[in-house]
Amino acid sequence: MVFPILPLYGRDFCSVVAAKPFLTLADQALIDSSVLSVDEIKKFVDEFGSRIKFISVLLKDSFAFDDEKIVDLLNNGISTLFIDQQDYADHLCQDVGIPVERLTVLRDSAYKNKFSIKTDFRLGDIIPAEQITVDSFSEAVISSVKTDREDKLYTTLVVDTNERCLGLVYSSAASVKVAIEKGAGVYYSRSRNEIWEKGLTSGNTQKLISIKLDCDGDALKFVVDPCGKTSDFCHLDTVSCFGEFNHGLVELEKLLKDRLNNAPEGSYTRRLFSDPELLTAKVKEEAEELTEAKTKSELAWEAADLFYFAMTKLVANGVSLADVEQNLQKKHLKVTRRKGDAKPKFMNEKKEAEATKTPEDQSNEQIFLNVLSSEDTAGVKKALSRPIQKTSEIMNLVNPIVENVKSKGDKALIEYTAKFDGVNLTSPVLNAPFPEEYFEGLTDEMKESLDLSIENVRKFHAAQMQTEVLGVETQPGVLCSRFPRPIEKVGLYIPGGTAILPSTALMLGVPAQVANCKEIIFASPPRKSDGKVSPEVVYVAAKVGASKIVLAGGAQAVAAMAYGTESVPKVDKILGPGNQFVTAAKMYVQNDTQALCSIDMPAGPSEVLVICDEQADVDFVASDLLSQAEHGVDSQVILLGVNISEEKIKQVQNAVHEQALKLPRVEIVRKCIAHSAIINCKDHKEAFEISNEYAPEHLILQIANAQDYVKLVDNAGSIFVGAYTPESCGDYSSGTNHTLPTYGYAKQYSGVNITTFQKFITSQIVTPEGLKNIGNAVMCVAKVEGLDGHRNAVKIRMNKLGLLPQGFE
Ligand SMILES: NC(=O)c1ccc[n+]([C@@H]2O[C@H](COP(=O)([O-])OP(=O)(O)OC[C@H]3O[C@@H](n4cnc5c(N)ncnc54)[C@H](O)[C@@H]3O)[C@@H](O)[C@H]2O)c1
Ligand SMILES: N[C@H](CO)Cc1c[nH]c[nH+]1
Ligand SMILES: [Zn+2]
Repeated sequence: MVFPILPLYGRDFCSVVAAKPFLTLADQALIDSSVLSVDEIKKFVDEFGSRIKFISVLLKDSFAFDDEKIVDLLNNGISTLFIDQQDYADHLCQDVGIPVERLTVLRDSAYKNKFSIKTDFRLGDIIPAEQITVDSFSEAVISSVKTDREDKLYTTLVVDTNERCLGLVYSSAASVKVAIEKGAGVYYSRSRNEIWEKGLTSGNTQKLISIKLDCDGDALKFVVDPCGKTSDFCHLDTVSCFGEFNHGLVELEKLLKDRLNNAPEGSYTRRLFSDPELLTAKVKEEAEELTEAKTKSELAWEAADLFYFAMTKLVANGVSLADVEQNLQKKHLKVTRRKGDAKPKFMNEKKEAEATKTPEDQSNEQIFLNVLSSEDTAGVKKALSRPIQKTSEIMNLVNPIVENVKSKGDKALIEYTAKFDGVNLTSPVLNAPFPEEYFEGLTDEMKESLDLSIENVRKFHAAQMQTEVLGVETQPGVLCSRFPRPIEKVGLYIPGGTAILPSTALMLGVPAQVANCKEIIFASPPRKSDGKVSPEVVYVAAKVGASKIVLAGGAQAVAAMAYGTESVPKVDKILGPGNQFVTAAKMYVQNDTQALCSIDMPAGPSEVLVICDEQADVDFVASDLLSQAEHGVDSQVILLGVNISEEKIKQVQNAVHEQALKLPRVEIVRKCIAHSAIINCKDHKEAFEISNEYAPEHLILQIANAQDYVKLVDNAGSIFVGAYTPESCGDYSSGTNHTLPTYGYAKQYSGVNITTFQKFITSQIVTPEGLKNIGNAVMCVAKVEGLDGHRNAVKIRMNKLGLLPQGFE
């Protein structure tokens, strides 16, 4: 409950408060905008903002101030606006952008307030300040608080101005009135059976700052400022009845205030107080160290140092923690925010530091994963959001490319290849049999490795072929069957922007060949150096019987295969991973009925999620994270620890750093790691819940008895089980397919498999016996749908078979 009286202040507010200081005990004020200007209202805030926390403005009509002035008030310490008309409140909320909780609107004879504590101010609760007396003020408190004690005393919690509990006492109706009258900590002593003014004999008096009522009005809270000889509240000479306060910023402030006057000559604190230059230098030094801290403990350590020196500077200059908090509160109340840019000086400092870094400095800079706990749900959500460009932005880039290739064919394809890949082609297509010169540089070892990988992928995918027709007799005489047929023409996209990927060529080409697709076309961006594609890709193309290699990448290659050009045949389905341009173009053509072309799935930037426990080998964990981090700057790698120690996290970080520095693609890794994370989870269950929600392309389990946990996986492209199953095996040679759904699409898509290259046809045979069994059902449902033609096709047959009763209509 808020205080039951809301004083309404007019023009002479200063003299009213001077005459009735008890008014500020309500800790709330309403200012009448019909008699005060914005500047006068701001003056009220300056004057009383440190004593009254909730200051509102009453706007009886919408013409009092324009929108700009309203925002100005809310930016300068006004908590809420009391408004009479709902449509004016709607305007301020919807058009001006004022948060709804900052508007207290009149409805059913009460102002409904949602700020701080939800409450209704009835019209009778709002009283002109000059009319309020100690009696009416006290009466309002007493009549709002209840007690079920026999002695009719009210439970009263006493706290200091920092809301720290000093003790529990009791008040009577009379003691409340005296407290209000004197503005002091006055209670009722049960042992002496009389009103008790705290500190009257000991000298430890208290200034009463405000009076609050709890949510259901059965307890009072006195906020007091100890102002006597000592700040002890308890009869045992301790600051509170629960002992001393001996930690926290408030205590640090107290200590520093004491040291300001009493620090011994030669002590460090004395030096700090008497040498402002040293103090300023220390504040700067600690601020910089805080910006450089990375781990939780380093951050806490550096922040504590900075607070210490910052507080010393405040105390040296007579600024209190309360002043800082009041300032914070004022900023918190602002409805328009500053842009938040740093001063150019600091930005330039950073740039200058970057510029003066030697290549050695840069390449040795710590590669560091952001670490967070699973309890930080907002942080986890942010960490798990993939670093992807907005679909609309990427679509704006891709749409014209696709449309141009669609309308201008080879000409556009050649132009885009020159623009994006820096290669000038005369023909965008290489036809099989591929010329010998395209195989140049291929070693025997490479051929053997590709052959081994091709064979394993072939074995695993051939085993997926449905060889028998699936047939089911659903009723006697009703035989339903289903069988696959290969998709006739497939276009396989082999990425080639940042790395050549012959492995992707075989992951797509082999199952296409196993599925017996009639025409297999490859598309891959040509190399800048010689305008060719790598011999390894050509080797795989030849092995899987590809008829053509389109020498183009990105959206233009996808468009060429979807619509066809003078030299590129139109295909029925486009498969394969690629960057965001490739994925966006695939999505585009799939939705264009003119293309009549399907796609496999949105397979974008590679990603991995590793789940590890305390026993996991940190070198293995780091190597798995890095193997996907090196794919591209838009890749993401996530480590979920199952309740792992800080020490383990540190070891993983070190291993990541050390291994990464040795990788040729370290700069790509660095950028990928910047949006990757380590999340420490409570237990296995939570780790798998997070993983299922993320739906990673690759899931690696480096936990004890990993195989037992596979049953907990609901969403993932492919799983790598146990310490000796690196994801690289699946990328190249084990047999599973590496073209997998990314972006979380593992929730609804499977990775490439044999059925990706097939469609399924169903077939049925219904005999006269079968017609007898299902004919009536068909006719009945067709009738309700009003489709008599359907009904008739059955009726005519059943009639000839003599299966219909006489006179059947
Ligand atoms: N999910 C999977 O199964 C899987 C498998 C292998 C690779 N991948 C991913 O495939 C991606 C390959 O990306 P890549 O960039 O190396 O090769 P890519 O072949 O997909 O893209 C290169 C092409 O992008 C086009 N392009 C580049 N910049 C452009 C721009 N500004 N505007 C328009 N087009 C532009 C160019 O035409 C270029 O040929 C990586 O992200 C990798 O992680 C995923
Ligand atoms: N990891 C990638 C799939 O996301 C595939 C790949 C190809 N080469 C190496 N890796
Ligand atoms: Zn990979």
